[in-house]
Amino acid sequence: MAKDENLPLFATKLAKGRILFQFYSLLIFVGICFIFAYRLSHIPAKGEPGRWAWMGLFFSELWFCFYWFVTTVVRWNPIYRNTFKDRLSHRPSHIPEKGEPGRWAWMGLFFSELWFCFYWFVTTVVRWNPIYRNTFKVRLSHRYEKALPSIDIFVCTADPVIEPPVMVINTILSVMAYDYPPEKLNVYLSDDVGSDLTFYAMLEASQASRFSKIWLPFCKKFKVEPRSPEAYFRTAVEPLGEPVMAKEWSTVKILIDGREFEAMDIQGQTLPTLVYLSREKRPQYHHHFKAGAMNALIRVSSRISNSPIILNVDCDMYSNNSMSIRDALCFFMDEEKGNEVGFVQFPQAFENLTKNDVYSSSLNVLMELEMPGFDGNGGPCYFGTGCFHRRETLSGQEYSKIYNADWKRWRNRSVEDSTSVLEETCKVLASCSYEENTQWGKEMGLKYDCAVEDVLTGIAVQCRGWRSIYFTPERKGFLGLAPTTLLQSLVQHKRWSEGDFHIFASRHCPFVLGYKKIPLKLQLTYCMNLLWAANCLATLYYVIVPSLCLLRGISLFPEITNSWVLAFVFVIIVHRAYSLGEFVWFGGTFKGWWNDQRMWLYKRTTSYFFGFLDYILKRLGFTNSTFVITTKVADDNVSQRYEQEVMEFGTTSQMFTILATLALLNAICFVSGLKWVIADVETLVREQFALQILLCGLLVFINLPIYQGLFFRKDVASLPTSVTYQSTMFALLACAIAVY
Ligand SMILES: O=c1ccn([C@@H]2O[C@H](COP(=O)(O)OP(=O)(O)O[C@H]3O[C@H](CO)[C@@H](O)[C@H](O)[C@H]3O)[C@@H](O)[C@H]2O)c(=O)[nH]1
Ligand SMILES: [Mn+2]
Repeated sequence: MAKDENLPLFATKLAKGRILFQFYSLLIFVGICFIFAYRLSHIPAKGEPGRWAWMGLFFSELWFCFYWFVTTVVRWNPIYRNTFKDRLSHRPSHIPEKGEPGRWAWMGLFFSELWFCFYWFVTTVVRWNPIYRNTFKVRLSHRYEKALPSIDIFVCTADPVIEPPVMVINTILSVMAYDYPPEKLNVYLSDDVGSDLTFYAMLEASQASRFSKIWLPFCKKFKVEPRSPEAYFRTAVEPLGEPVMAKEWSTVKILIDGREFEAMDIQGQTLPTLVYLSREKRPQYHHHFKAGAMNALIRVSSRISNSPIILNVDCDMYSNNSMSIRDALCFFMDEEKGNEVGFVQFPQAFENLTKNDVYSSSLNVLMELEMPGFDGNGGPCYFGTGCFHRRETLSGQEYSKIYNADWKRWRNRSVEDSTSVLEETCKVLASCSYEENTQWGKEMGLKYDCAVEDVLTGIAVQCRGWRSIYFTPERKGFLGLAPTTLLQSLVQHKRWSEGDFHIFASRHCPFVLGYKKIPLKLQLTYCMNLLWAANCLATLYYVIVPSLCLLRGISLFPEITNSWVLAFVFVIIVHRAYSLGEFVWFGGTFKGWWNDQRMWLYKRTTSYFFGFLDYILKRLGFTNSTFVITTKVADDNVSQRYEQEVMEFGTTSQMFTILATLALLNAICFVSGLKWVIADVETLVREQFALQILLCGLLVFINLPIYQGLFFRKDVASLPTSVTYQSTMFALLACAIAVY
C-alpha cells in the first residue's frame, strides 16, 4: 500500500515509428523544393501562351508552401526560413512582365501549392509526436474509493423531431448506469425547446415505469455493456404527434433527488439524481444555442449538486463504457500531475458507420492519430462531447501553481433546501434575463457567438494555464450518430469550418491569445482545424484553373519528358501513399480511403467555401450565426441507401450545384484534353499537357458518383433536374469564357 501511493495514476507513452514519419517528411520536403525550383526556373517567357495561367499556378503553390513552411520552421530547421526568404527575394526577377499571358494563372498555382505545402507542414506538426495514455483504475480505487468526488453529467437536446426522445433517454440511462457510487452521480438534461415529449419520456425513465430502478441494478449485477436500453424504449415511447415548442418560461424539475429516502432502486441502492431543465426563451434575448444551454446547466447544477467534475455529452452520445468516470479521475486525481488537468477529452466514435464509410464520417485518423498528436504538442482541443471538465475551469479560473483540488470540500451537498424551493431558485438561474450584463458567455462558462463554442472554450481554458488530456480507452467511451446523407455531412463541416475560421480570425486566435501561454507547436497544431475553411481557395483554384487552361491550350506543368516532372509525381505519390497507409492502419479499407479522398475534395469545394463566405458575410454584418442541428433520424429509404453506400442527393442545394458544376467542367476539359492526345500529331503538344490531363482525369474519376446522380440514376435520391440544368449552364459558361 505504501509503495502503491507513490505510483502515478496514469502513464504516457510515445508513438512508435516516428523515425519513419520523419523520414517521410524529409522526402516530401525535398520534393516540394523541386517543384518550386521548377516553377521558378520555367516561367513562360513574355509572349508565350500560358504565361498567365502558369503564374496563377505558381501563386497557388506559393500559398500551399507558405502554410507548410511556417510550421516546418518550428520543428526542424531555421534554414528553411532562410531558403524561403532567398527564394522570395529571387522570385521577382522571374515573374513574367505585366500583360503576358499565363502570368496570373502561374502565380495563382504557385500560391495554391505554397498553401498546400504550409498545410501539409501543419499536419506534419500534428503527427510529429502523438502520445497514448492508459490509466490505473485499481490504484485509484485503492487510494480514493471512499473519497471519490461527485460528478455532474450534462446532456443537451434541442429538437424532439430530429433528436428523438427515445435516443435522448437512452443516453440518459446509459450515463446513470456508470460504475460509480450512485449517490455521487447527478444527471442533467437540458431541453432547448421544452418538448413535452422529451419531458414525459424522462418521467417515464425515472418514475412512471420506475425503469431506472430496475435497469440500473440489472446492469450492475450482470455487468451489462453498453448500458443503454435502446430496444426497451423503442417500444415504450411512441411519438405523440406534434411536440410542444418553445416555452416562454423556464422549467427545472428534479425528477429523482438522490438525497431523498425514496430514491432507491429495487435492491435498495441509491439512485443518481436526475434533473430536467428547459431554459426560458424570448425573442428579444439570444439563447446562444448549445453554449447557452451548457451555461444554464452550469448555474443550475451549482445550486443542486455543485460537483467538482462535469461530464458533457451530446444527446446522441451514449456511454459505451461504464468505467469512463474512473478513467477520467485517474488523470484529475493523480497526485503529481492531476492538479493542472483542466479537462479530459474522450474521442468521438460512431455506431452507425458503414464498411467503406461513404461520407468519411468515421473521423478515425483525426481521433486516433491527430488528437494524440495534439496531446503530444500540448493538449487536445475540447470538441463538445465526451469531455470531463474541472468545474473551476468553466468558471473562468486561471491555473496557478499553488492550486490544489480539495475533493472533500465538494463532497457534502451544499444545498439543504427542499426540492421545491430548490427548483424555484433554479428557475431564476435559467431565465433568459439572468445573463444580462454578466460575464457569462465571455469569461464565464462556454463562450458565445461562435459556431464551435467547444473549440473556442477549450483554447481559452488552455490559455488560462490548464492542461488538457486526451484519452482513448480500448473499449470506446462514447458512441454517437454520424450524419447519414451527403448534405448533412457537408452542412456539419460548414458549421465547423466556419466556426474554426472565426476563431482563427478573432482575438482568440491561438497565436494571439495563446502567445506565451501555450507552446508554439500547439498553436501551429490548432491551425490544422482552424484553417480548414481557408483551404477552399487553393483547392478551388487547383480543380478549376489547370483544367480550363487545358481547354485553352495553356500548359502549366512540366512536359512529361522533362525531369522536373519527377518532383510533382514524387510528391503526389509519396504523399498519397502515406495517407493511404495511415488510413488503413487506423482500420479503414481501400475503398474507404478513396471515399475519404472524395469527401476531402467535396468538403473543400463546398463546406469550407461556404464556411469561408459565411464568415465574411457575418463579419460584414449581413448574416447572423446559426446552429444547424445534425439530424439523428432518417426514414427507411434513406437509411437503406446509406447502408448500401449509395450517395444521397435528392434535394436542391447550392452545394450540389457547385459539386456538379465542377464535375461537368472537368469532364468537358478532360474530353478536350483527350482530343489533344488523339488528334494532335505533334508529340510536343501531347507531352506538354500530360500532367494537366492526368489531374483532370483524376478529378473526373473521383466525381463518378456525381455523373451517375446527374444522368444515370433515376431514383429519388439522384440529383434533381434543376441542379443538372444549372450546373450544365455554369460549366459551359466557364468553358466559353476560358476559350474566348
Ligand atoms: O441550439 C442548440 C443546438 C444544439 N444543441 C445540442 O448540441 C449538441 C450537438 O449538436 P449536433 O447537431 O449533434 O452537432 P454536431 O455537429 O454533431 O456536434 C459537434 O459540433 C458541435 C459544435 O459545432 C459541438 O457542440 C458538439 O458537441 C459536437 O459533437 C446536441 O446534443 C444538440 O441537442 C443544443 O442544445 N441547443
Ligand atoms: Mn452530433
